[in-house]
Amino acid sequence: MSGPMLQVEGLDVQIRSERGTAQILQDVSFAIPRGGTMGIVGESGCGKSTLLRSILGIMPKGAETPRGAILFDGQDILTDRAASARGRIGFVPQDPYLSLNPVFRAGDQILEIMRRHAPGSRADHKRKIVELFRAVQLPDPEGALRKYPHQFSGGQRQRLLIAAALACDPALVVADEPTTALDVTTQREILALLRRLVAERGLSLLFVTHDFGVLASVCESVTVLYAGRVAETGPTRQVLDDPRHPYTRMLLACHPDRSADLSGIPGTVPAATAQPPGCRFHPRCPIARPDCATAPPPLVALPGGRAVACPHFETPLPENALA
Ligand SMILES: Nc1ncnc2c1ncn2[C@@H]1O[C@H](COP(=O)(O)OP(=O)(O)OP(=O)(O)O)[C@@H](O)[C@H]1O
Repeated sequence: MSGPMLQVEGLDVQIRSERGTAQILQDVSFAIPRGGTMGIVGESGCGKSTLLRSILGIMPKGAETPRGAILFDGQDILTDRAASARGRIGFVPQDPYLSLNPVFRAGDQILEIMRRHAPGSRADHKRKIVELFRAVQLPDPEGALRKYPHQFSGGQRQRLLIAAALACDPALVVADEPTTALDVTTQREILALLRRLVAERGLSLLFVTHDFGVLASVCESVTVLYAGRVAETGPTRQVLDDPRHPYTRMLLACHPDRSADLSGIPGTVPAATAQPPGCRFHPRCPIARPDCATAPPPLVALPGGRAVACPHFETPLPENALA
Protein backbone atom coordinates (compact mmCIF):
# COMPACT_ATOMS: atom_id res chain seq x y z
CA MET A 1 0.00 0.00 0.00
CA SER A 2 1.32 3.48 -0.83
CA GLY A 3 0.18 6.88 0.53
CA PRO A 4 0.82 8.35 3.97
CA MET A 5 0.98 6.15 7.08
CA LEU A 6 -1.28 8.61 8.90
CA GLN A 7 -3.48 11.23 7.34
CA VAL A 8 -5.62 13.48 9.51
CA GLU A 9 -8.25 15.32 7.45
CA GLY A 10 -10.43 18.18 8.70
CA LEU A 11 -10.58 16.76 12.25
CA ASP A 12 -13.13 18.47 14.55
CA VAL A 13 -13.40 17.43 18.21
CA GLN A 14 -15.96 18.86 20.61
CA ILE A 15 -16.55 17.92 24.23
CA ARG A 16 -19.69 18.78 26.20
CA SER A 17 -18.99 19.93 29.74
CA GLU A 18 -20.78 21.88 32.49
CA ARG A 19 -19.26 25.06 31.09
CA GLY A 20 -20.69 24.50 27.61
CA THR A 21 -19.40 22.85 24.47
CA ALA A 22 -15.63 22.94 24.23
CA GLN A 23 -14.33 23.17 20.67
CA ILE A 24 -11.02 21.44 21.21
CA LEU A 25 -9.87 20.73 17.66
CA GLN A 26 -11.13 22.39 14.50
CA ASP A 27 -10.31 21.46 10.93
CA VAL A 28 -6.96 19.85 11.81
CA SER A 29 -5.20 18.30 8.82
CA PHE A 30 -1.69 16.88 8.34
CA ALA A 31 -0.05 13.74 7.01
CA ILE A 32 2.90 11.57 8.06
CA PRO A 33 4.55 9.59 5.26
CA ARG A 34 5.61 5.98 5.80
CA GLY A 35 8.75 6.09 7.92
CA GLY A 36 8.25 9.84 8.49
CA THR A 37 8.52 11.68 11.81
CA MET A 38 6.17 14.56 12.69
CA GLY A 39 6.24 16.79 15.76
CA ILE A 40 3.22 18.57 17.22
CA VAL A 41 4.02 21.77 19.12
CA GLY A 42 1.95 24.45 20.80
CA GLU A 43 1.38 25.99 24.23
CA SER A 44 -0.38 24.11 26.99
CA GLY A 45 -4.10 23.81 26.18
CA CYS A 46 -3.68 23.93 22.39
CA GLY A 47 -5.15 20.44 21.93
CA LYS A 48 -2.04 18.26 21.52
CA SER A 49 -3.18 15.52 23.92
CA THR A 50 -6.71 15.55 22.50
CA LEU A 51 -5.24 15.04 19.04
CA LEU A 52 -3.27 12.00 20.26
CA ARG A 53 -6.32 10.62 22.06
CA SER A 54 -8.39 10.93 18.88
CA ILE A 55 -5.75 8.95 16.99
CA LEU A 56 -5.59 6.33 19.74
CA GLY A 57 -9.41 6.13 19.93
CA ILE A 58 -9.59 7.00 23.64
CA MET A 59 -11.89 9.99 23.79
CA PRO A 60 -12.84 11.48 27.16
CA LYS A 61 -16.36 11.41 28.62
CA GLY A 62 -18.66 13.93 26.97
CA ALA A 63 -16.80 13.88 23.65
CA GLU A 64 -19.06 14.08 20.62
CA THR A 65 -18.23 11.80 17.71
CA PRO A 66 -15.27 13.55 16.05
CA ARG A 67 -15.84 14.82 12.51
CA GLY A 68 -13.35 14.52 9.68
CA ALA A 69 -11.15 11.52 8.98
CA ILE A 70 -8.11 9.82 10.50
CA LEU A 71 -6.68 7.51 7.88
CA PHE A 72 -4.21 4.98 9.28
CA ASP A 73 -2.58 2.97 6.52
CA GLY A 74 -5.41 4.12 4.24
CA GLN A 75 -8.21 3.05 6.61
CA ASP A 76 -10.47 5.55 8.41
CA ILE A 77 -10.02 4.56 12.05
CA LEU A 78 -12.35 7.34 13.21
CA THR A 79 -15.41 5.61 11.78
CA ASP A 80 -14.13 2.04 11.86
CA ARG A 81 -11.44 1.16 14.36
CA ALA A 82 -10.72 -2.00 12.42
CA ALA A 83 -9.02 -4.94 14.05
CA SER A 84 -6.07 -4.41 11.70
CA ALA A 85 -5.34 -1.04 13.36
CA ARG A 86 -5.34 -2.42 16.92
CA GLY A 87 -1.86 -2.81 18.29
CA ARG A 88 -0.40 -1.30 15.11
CA ILE A 89 -0.31 2.14 16.75
CA GLY A 90 2.12 2.08 19.68
CA PHE A 91 1.84 4.70 22.43
CA VAL A 92 4.66 6.11 24.58
CA PRO A 93 3.10 8.17 27.41
CA GLN A 94 4.49 11.25 29.08
CA ASP A 95 5.12 10.11 32.62
CA PRO A 96 6.92 6.82 33.24
CA TYR A 97 6.10 7.12 36.96
CA LEU A 98 2.34 7.15 36.42
CA SER A 99 2.00 4.94 33.37
CA LEU A 100 2.88 1.54 34.81
CA ASN A 101 0.73 -0.41 37.23
CA PRO A 102 2.80 -0.71 40.44
CA VAL A 103 1.31 -4.07 41.48
CA PHE A 104 2.13 -6.08 38.33
CA ARG A 105 5.51 -7.31 37.11
CA ALA A 106 6.93 -5.49 34.05
CA GLY A 107 6.81 -8.63 31.89
CA ASP A 108 3.19 -9.40 32.81
CA GLN A 109 2.06 -5.88 31.89
CA ILE A 110 3.50 -6.22 28.38
CA LEU A 111 2.30 -9.84 28.04
CA GLU A 112 -1.24 -8.62 28.70
CA ILE A 113 -0.99 -6.11 25.83
CA MET A 114 0.37 -8.84 23.54
CA ARG A 115 -2.29 -11.35 24.60
CA ARG A 116 -4.94 -8.94 23.35
CA HIS A 117 -3.29 -7.69 20.16
CA ALA A 118 -0.42 -9.90 18.96
CA PRO A 119 -0.49 -13.38 17.42
CA GLY A 120 1.60 -16.17 19.00
CA SER A 121 1.85 -18.15 22.24
CA ARG A 122 2.77 -16.87 25.70
CA ALA A 123 6.26 -18.35 25.26
CA ASP A 124 6.66 -16.53 21.90
CA HIS A 125 5.55 -13.32 23.55
CA LYS A 126 8.04 -13.75 26.42
CA ARG A 127 10.89 -14.30 23.94
CA LYS A 128 9.82 -11.20 22.04
CA ILE A 129 9.73 -9.09 25.22
CA VAL A 130 13.26 -10.16 26.17
CA GLU A 131 14.41 -9.19 22.65
CA LEU A 132 12.68 -5.84 23.03
CA PHE A 133 14.21 -5.26 26.47
CA ARG A 134 17.58 -5.91 24.83
CA ALA A 135 16.74 -3.52 21.99
CA VAL A 136 15.83 -0.73 24.45
CA GLN A 137 19.04 -1.52 26.38
CA LEU A 138 17.49 -2.49 29.70
CA PRO A 139 20.09 -4.17 31.92
CA ASP A 140 19.46 -7.92 32.55
CA PRO A 141 16.58 -8.29 30.06
CA GLU A 142 15.58 -11.75 31.38
CA GLY A 143 15.51 -10.60 35.01
CA ALA A 144 13.63 -7.40 34.06
CA LEU A 145 10.60 -9.51 33.11
CA ARG A 146 10.04 -10.39 36.76
CA LYS A 147 10.70 -6.98 38.28
CA TYR A 148 8.06 -4.55 39.52
CA PRO A 149 7.97 -0.94 38.21
CA HIS A 150 9.48 0.51 41.43
CA GLN A 151 12.60 -1.60 40.87
CA PHE A 152 13.49 0.45 37.75
CA SER A 153 14.83 4.00 37.53
CA GLY A 154 12.81 6.69 35.71
CA GLY A 155 14.89 6.31 32.54
CA GLN A 156 14.58 2.50 32.70
CA ARG A 157 10.80 2.81 33.12
CA GLN A 158 10.66 4.97 30.00
CA ARG A 159 12.67 2.25 28.18
CA LEU A 160 10.12 -0.29 29.44
CA LEU A 161 7.28 1.82 28.05
CA ILE A 162 9.05 2.12 24.69
CA ALA A 163 9.39 -1.68 24.66
CA ALA A 164 5.66 -1.93 25.48
CA ALA A 165 4.83 0.46 22.62
CA LEU A 166 6.79 -1.77 20.21
CA ALA A 167 5.42 -5.09 21.51
CA CYS A 168 2.77 -5.56 18.82
CA ASP A 169 5.00 -4.51 15.89
CA PRO A 170 3.38 -1.11 15.33
CA ALA A 171 3.68 0.79 12.07
CA LEU A 172 3.13 4.10 13.86
CA VAL A 173 4.36 5.22 17.28
CA VAL A 174 2.63 8.10 19.01
CA ALA A 175 4.63 9.73 21.82
CA ASP A 176 3.29 12.34 24.25
CA GLU A 177 6.26 14.38 25.56
CA PRO A 178 8.03 11.14 26.53
CA THR A 179 11.09 12.82 28.04
CA THR A 180 9.63 15.76 30.00
CA ALA A 181 9.71 13.92 33.32
CA LEU A 182 13.40 12.93 32.95
CA ASP A 183 16.70 14.66 33.73
CA VAL A 184 18.65 16.14 30.80
CA THR A 185 21.16 13.27 30.40
CA THR A 186 18.49 10.56 30.53
CA GLN A 187 16.37 12.65 28.18
CA ARG A 188 19.20 12.65 25.60
CA GLU A 189 19.66 8.88 25.91
CA ILE A 190 15.94 8.17 25.49
CA LEU A 191 15.69 10.48 22.45
CA ALA A 192 18.72 8.80 20.85
CA LEU A 193 17.12 5.40 21.53
CA LEU A 194 13.79 6.45 20.00
CA ARG A 195 15.54 7.90 16.94
CA ARG A 196 17.50 4.69 16.44
CA LEU A 197 14.51 2.36 16.88
CA VAL A 198 12.34 4.45 14.55
CA ALA A 199 15.06 4.42 11.86
CA GLU A 200 15.97 0.71 12.26
CA ARG A 201 12.35 -0.47 12.20
CA GLY A 202 11.13 1.98 9.54
CA LEU A 203 8.44 3.28 11.91
CA SER A 204 6.39 6.43 11.48
CA LEU A 205 6.40 8.69 14.53
CA LEU A 206 4.04 11.34 15.84
CA PHE A 207 5.78 13.18 18.66
CA VAL A 208 4.22 15.80 20.92
CA THR A 209 6.67 18.21 22.50
CA HIS A 210 6.88 21.78 23.74
CA ASP A 211 10.66 21.76 23.33
CA PHE A 212 12.04 23.01 20.01
CA GLY A 213 15.47 21.42 20.68
CA VAL A 214 13.82 18.02 21.09
CA LEU A 215 11.67 18.69 18.04
CA ALA A 216 14.70 19.48 15.88
CA SER A 217 16.53 16.36 17.05
CA VAL A 218 13.69 13.91 16.41
CA CYS A 219 11.19 15.20 13.83
CA GLU A 220 11.58 15.83 10.11
CA SER A 221 8.39 17.89 9.97
CA VAL A 222 6.26 19.84 12.40
CA THR A 223 2.69 20.97 12.85
CA VAL A 224 2.15 23.99 15.09
CA LEU A 225 -1.24 23.98 16.84
CA TYR A 226 -2.86 27.05 18.33
CA ALA A 227 -6.16 26.79 20.22
CA GLY A 228 -7.05 23.60 18.38
CA ARG A 229 -6.29 24.80 14.86
CA VAL A 230 -3.20 24.32 12.69
CA ALA A 231 -1.24 27.59 12.56
CA GLU A 232 1.60 26.30 10.44
CA THR A 233 3.12 23.08 9.16
CA GLY A 234 6.25 22.14 7.21
CA PRO A 235 9.76 20.64 7.36
CA THR A 236 11.13 21.23 10.88
CA ARG A 237 14.40 22.90 9.84
CA GLN A 238 12.63 25.40 7.60
CA VAL A 239 9.93 26.21 10.15
CA LEU A 240 12.51 26.72 12.91
CA ASP A 241 14.86 28.81 10.73
CA ASP A 242 12.14 30.86 9.07
CA PRO A 243 8.83 30.67 10.97
CA ARG A 244 5.93 32.31 9.10
CA HIS A 245 2.85 32.40 11.32
CA PRO A 246 3.05 35.22 13.92
CA TYR A 247 2.27 32.61 16.61
CA THR A 248 5.23 30.43 15.59
CA ARG A 249 7.47 33.47 15.32
CA MET A 250 6.56 34.60 18.85
CA LEU A 251 6.69 31.10 20.32
CA LEU A 252 10.21 30.67 18.97
CA ALA A 253 11.32 34.16 20.00
CA CYS A 254 10.43 33.52 23.65
CA HIS A 255 11.62 29.90 23.82
CA PRO A 256 14.17 29.52 26.67
CA ASP A 257 16.75 28.02 24.27
CA ARG A 258 16.68 31.14 22.13
CA SER A 259 16.00 33.94 24.58
CA ALA A 260 17.76 34.71 27.86
CA ASP A 261 14.97 36.89 29.28
CA LEU A 262 11.66 35.65 30.61
CA SER A 263 9.42 37.40 28.12
CA GLY A 264 6.44 35.55 26.68
CA ILE A 265 3.51 35.93 24.31
CA PRO A 266 1.10 38.41 25.94
CA GLY A 267 -2.24 36.89 26.96
CA THR A 268 -3.21 33.24 27.23
CA VAL A 269 -4.60 30.46 25.06
CA PRO A 270 -8.42 30.92 25.05
CA ALA A 271 -10.59 28.44 26.93
CA ALA A 272 -11.94 25.78 24.59
CA THR A 273 -15.49 26.92 25.54
CA ALA A 274 -14.76 30.54 24.53
CA GLN A 275 -12.84 30.46 21.27
CA PRO A 276 -12.69 33.90 19.59
CA PRO A 277 -14.21 34.27 16.12
CA GLY A 278 -11.98 34.44 13.05
CA CYS A 279 -8.33 33.61 13.62
CA ARG A 280 -8.13 32.22 17.15
CA PHE A 281 -4.77 33.95 17.67
CA HIS A 282 -5.98 37.43 16.68
CA PRO A 283 -6.63 38.75 20.25
CA ARG A 284 -2.91 38.13 21.06
CA CYS A 285 -1.47 38.96 17.66
CA PRO A 286 0.49 42.22 17.31
CA ILE A 287 -0.08 42.35 13.52
CA ALA A 288 -3.81 41.50 13.57
CA ARG A 289 -6.04 43.48 11.22
CA PRO A 290 -9.84 43.83 11.25
CA ASP A 291 -10.29 40.96 8.76
CA CYS A 292 -8.58 38.58 11.23
CA ALA A 293 -11.64 38.68 13.51
CA THR A 294 -14.15 37.74 10.81
CA ALA A 295 -13.35 34.31 9.32
CA PRO A 296 -10.81 31.62 10.25
CA PRO A 297 -7.89 31.96 7.81
CA PRO A 298 -7.44 28.85 5.66
CA LEU A 299 -4.19 26.90 5.73
CA VAL A 300 -2.50 28.04 2.51
CA ALA A 301 0.25 25.97 0.88
CA LEU A 302 3.66 27.63 0.36
CA PRO A 303 6.64 26.30 -1.60
CA GLY A 304 8.80 23.61 0.03
CA GLY A 305 5.96 21.57 1.55
CA ARG A 306 5.01 24.33 3.94
CA ALA A 307 1.58 25.77 4.78
CA VAL A 308 0.49 28.70 6.94
CA ALA A 309 -2.89 29.85 8.23
CA CYS A 310 -2.24 33.61 8.19
CA PRO A 311 -2.74 35.92 5.20
CA HIS A 312 -0.42 38.50 6.84
CA PHE A 313 2.55 36.22 7.41
CA GLU A 314 4.90 38.55 5.52
CA THR A 315 4.24 41.47 7.88
CA PRO A 316 7.18 41.95 10.32
CA LEU A 317 6.44 41.78 14.04
CA PRO A 318 6.95 44.99 16.04
CA GLU A 319 10.06 45.10 18.29
CA ASN A 320 7.98 44.98 21.48
CA ALA A 321 5.78 42.05 20.43
CA LEU A 322 6.68 39.98 23.51
CA ALA A 323 5.63 40.93 27.03
N1 LIG B 1 -12.54 16.30 28.93
C1 LIG B 1 -12.50 17.60 28.65
N2 LIG B 1 -13.60 18.38 28.86
C2 LIG B 1 -13.58 19.71 28.57
N3 LIG B 1 -12.50 20.36 28.08
C3 LIG B 1 -11.39 19.63 27.87
C4 LIG B 1 -11.32 18.22 28.13
N4 LIG B 1 -10.08 17.78 27.83
C5 LIG B 1 -9.39 18.86 27.38
N5 LIG B 1 -10.18 19.97 27.41
C6 LIG B 1 -9.79 21.32 27.00
O1 LIG B 1 -9.30 21.22 25.68
C7 LIG B 1 -8.20 22.10 25.47
C8 LIG B 1 -7.02 21.30 24.95
O2 LIG B 1 -6.58 20.39 25.96
P1 LIG B 1 -5.37 19.35 25.68
O3 LIG B 1 -5.12 18.62 26.97
O4 LIG B 1 -5.67 18.57 24.48
O5 LIG B 1 -4.19 20.39 25.39
P2 LIG B 1 -2.60 20.16 25.38
O6 LIG B 1 -2.09 21.03 24.28
O7 LIG B 1 -2.30 18.71 25.31
O8 LIG B 1 -2.15 20.74 26.77
P3 LIG B 1 -0.89 20.27 27.71
O9 LIG B 1 0.36 20.64 26.94
O10 LIG B 1 -1.08 21.09 28.95
O11 LIG B 1 -1.04 18.79 27.94
C9 LIG B 1 -7.97 22.80 26.79
O12 LIG B 1 -8.63 24.05 26.75
C10 LIG B 1 -8.63 21.87 27.79
O13 LIG B 1 -9.09 22.60 28.92
